Amino acid sequence: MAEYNRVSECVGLITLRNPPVNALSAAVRQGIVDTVQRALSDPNVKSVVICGQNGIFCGGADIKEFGSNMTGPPLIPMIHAIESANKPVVAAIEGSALGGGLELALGCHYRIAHSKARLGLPEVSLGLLPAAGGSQLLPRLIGVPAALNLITTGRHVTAAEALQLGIVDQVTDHNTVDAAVKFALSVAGRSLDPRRISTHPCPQQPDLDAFFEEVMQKVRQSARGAIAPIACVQAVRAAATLPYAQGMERERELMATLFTSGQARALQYCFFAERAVGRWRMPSGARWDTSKPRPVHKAAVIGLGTMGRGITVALAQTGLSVIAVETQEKQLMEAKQAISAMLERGAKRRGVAPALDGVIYSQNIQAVADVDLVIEAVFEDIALKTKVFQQLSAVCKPGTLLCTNTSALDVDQLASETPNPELVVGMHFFAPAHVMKLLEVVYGPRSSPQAVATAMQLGKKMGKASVAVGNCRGFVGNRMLKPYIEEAFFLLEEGATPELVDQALEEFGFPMGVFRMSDLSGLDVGWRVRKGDGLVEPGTASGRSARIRQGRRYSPLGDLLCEEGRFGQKTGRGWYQYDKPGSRVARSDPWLHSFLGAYRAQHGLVARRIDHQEVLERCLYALINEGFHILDDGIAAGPEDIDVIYVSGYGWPRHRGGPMFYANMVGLAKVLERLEHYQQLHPEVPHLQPSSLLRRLVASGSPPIHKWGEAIKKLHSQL
Ligand SMILES: CCC/C=C/C(=O)SCCNC(=O)CCNC(=O)[C@H](O)C(C)(C)COP(=O)([O-])OP(=O)([O-])OC[C@H]1O[C@@H](n2cnc3c(N)ncnc32)[C@H](O)[C@@H]1OP(=O)([O-])[O-]
Repeated sequence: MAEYNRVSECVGLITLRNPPVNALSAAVRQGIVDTVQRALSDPNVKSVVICGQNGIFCGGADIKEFGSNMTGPPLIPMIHAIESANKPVVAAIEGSALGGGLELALGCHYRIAHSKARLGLPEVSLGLLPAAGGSQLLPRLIGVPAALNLITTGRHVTAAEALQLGIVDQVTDHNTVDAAVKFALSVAGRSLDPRRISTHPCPQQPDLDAFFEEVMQKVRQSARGAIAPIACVQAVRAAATLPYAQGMERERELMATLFTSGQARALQYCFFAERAVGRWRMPSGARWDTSKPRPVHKAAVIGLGTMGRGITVALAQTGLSVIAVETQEKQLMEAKQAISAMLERGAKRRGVAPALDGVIYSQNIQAVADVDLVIEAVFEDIALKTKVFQQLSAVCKPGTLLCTNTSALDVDQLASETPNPELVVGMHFFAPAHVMKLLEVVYGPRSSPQAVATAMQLGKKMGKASVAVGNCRGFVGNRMLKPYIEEAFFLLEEGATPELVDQALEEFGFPMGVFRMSDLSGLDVGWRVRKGDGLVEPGTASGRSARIRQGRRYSPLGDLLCEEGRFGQKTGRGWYQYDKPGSRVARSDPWLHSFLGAYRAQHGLVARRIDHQEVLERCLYALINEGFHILDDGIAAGPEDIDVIYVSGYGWPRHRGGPMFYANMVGLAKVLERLEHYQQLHPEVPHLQPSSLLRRLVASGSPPIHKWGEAIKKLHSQL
């Protein structure tokens, strides 16, 4: 709702009240309509100020209303009524003015912002466009190129940038409402015609057709199949070429297509899923709201390889003091240089001073004696990590949280090497750790809720999408990746090429297909793991039996490439060829195609035609099937956790919502049917055997994804 007061005798002050972000729900819209009417009809009121309670102007339309029958007054006539008012209306912007919130402010005649405020039109990230006039008003106000940048990326700008662009008229460091009231008094009685943005012509853009063609090409490329950015460009083009009323009509048509699209549903699901994972819970019943995190003022990182360096930067950027330990002197000096350079680059980008003094370097593990939390990032070797954990237990003050950045080792086994296993959790970062959004916080059966709460809070401070997951081989992300990669290898054996598989996955929306990704991260990484698992054998054997290991189908293709020294980009050869070692442009490699031919001949395999649909079904449904196993095992608390992991850490296209959301969209019965089909064809592949949870969900009528939690609980209680 909206509250109305008269202040300074002749200013009508309208305050939006809808915690936490004053979203424009039906009640708020009704409140604005009523209070604006009241202010305009009061002869004592000379001007009007609109603000939001609790230091936030408005977070935009109420996203929760989108899935329902929308009632209440519509936004557009409400904004038009404000713009055509005969008394000046000033928006007092504190906190955020986003989406419909900024469109409301654009309908006002003036905008005053607090210096810490953020403004933007982020609808594109929800699969929409700014369809309460934003796509038509912003280009008229700040010009086509700047408006396109904001609308197609959805980025939030600071008050300073908003002032520079001309979105706001004044920025204040003081009380924004007071400043806006003062401003409103000063402009009372002035002509409002020049302040009505909808009446402005759009600033001329030279060579309009060529300009939009180029923009559209760039946007299409970065959108990777998302439709909203394209519609945003089309809407801004309408602003640049049509009179306002016709532009509004075009905006409405484009929005109508987006509003009911699967992509909008997926993106809005991601918005809520990212918030839901913060409300973590453990199978023991421990939860986010009953577990208090310990304060962390000082942290340490052990091991300054690639991961340790990135983690040090991520910690230092949150303002923590960090002890960075590396026992090898040469490594330590190199790490210091690299970390300082990363901190400087990051600080320059954010326009702040680099936190160089926040990091103390040491060769001695004793230096971590008084820290609150340690993140161990030494080489992935259980004996080495065990030794480090034993040393840390002896050195650290009582109560220090011990975290391991392992990506594959058993967190519980490491915990058992310490006298206080309840203080041990995994913090699985993704490379580069200061850039990648995802953090898996891995709890073992003995990790305390307080330890999980502390790691989750630290993750949030570092700006990560932190997801609490149980302890198992590969945790959630890598465990699901394994069947996905194995299916890709099997497809090569059966007749596909790396190019075909990658193209299918990239057209689906992944930034890189599985083979280009493998070349980037290095084929030797998986080779080392498979060797450790006793799967790698000399490549001389032939026939079907040579492709069965430990009772299941196995493809040695990756091992054979490694034996040839083809480790990917770093050696200039992998699944593709590169101009030189370290170069990034993948080119098709005739050697690989003849190698695949010879391999098939050696093993009596006959290549067949494989289409994109089969690539997608086999790779993605195998990955999704593992996701159902993970839910059934209680390793992830819900489908949102899996989806956030995949969208923020594994390149799953956000506009497809994550693997579990995708399965829900495709239809659980269809996913089950295709898995059964492929399982019949490949009985020696256990990961194609449909998970019992998937079968049970289908048998119980395929409930929608937001009801899976209840269904899983019910299905478990029936066992
Ligand atoms: C014709 C239509 C044209 C217009 C279209 C639009 O405007 S589209 C909209 C365009 N606007 C946007 O895209 C802005 C979306 N919002 C944001 O970017 C951020 O929330 C923020 C920057 C406003 C505040 O960040 P922060 O870190 O301080 O807080 P937080 O993020 O943790 O959120 C706190 C709680 O508020 C909830 N909630 C938030 N916004 C909305 C909403 N609009 N609605 C409903 N709920 C919303 C959020 O779910 C969470 O609930 P929970 O989990 O506690 O139950």
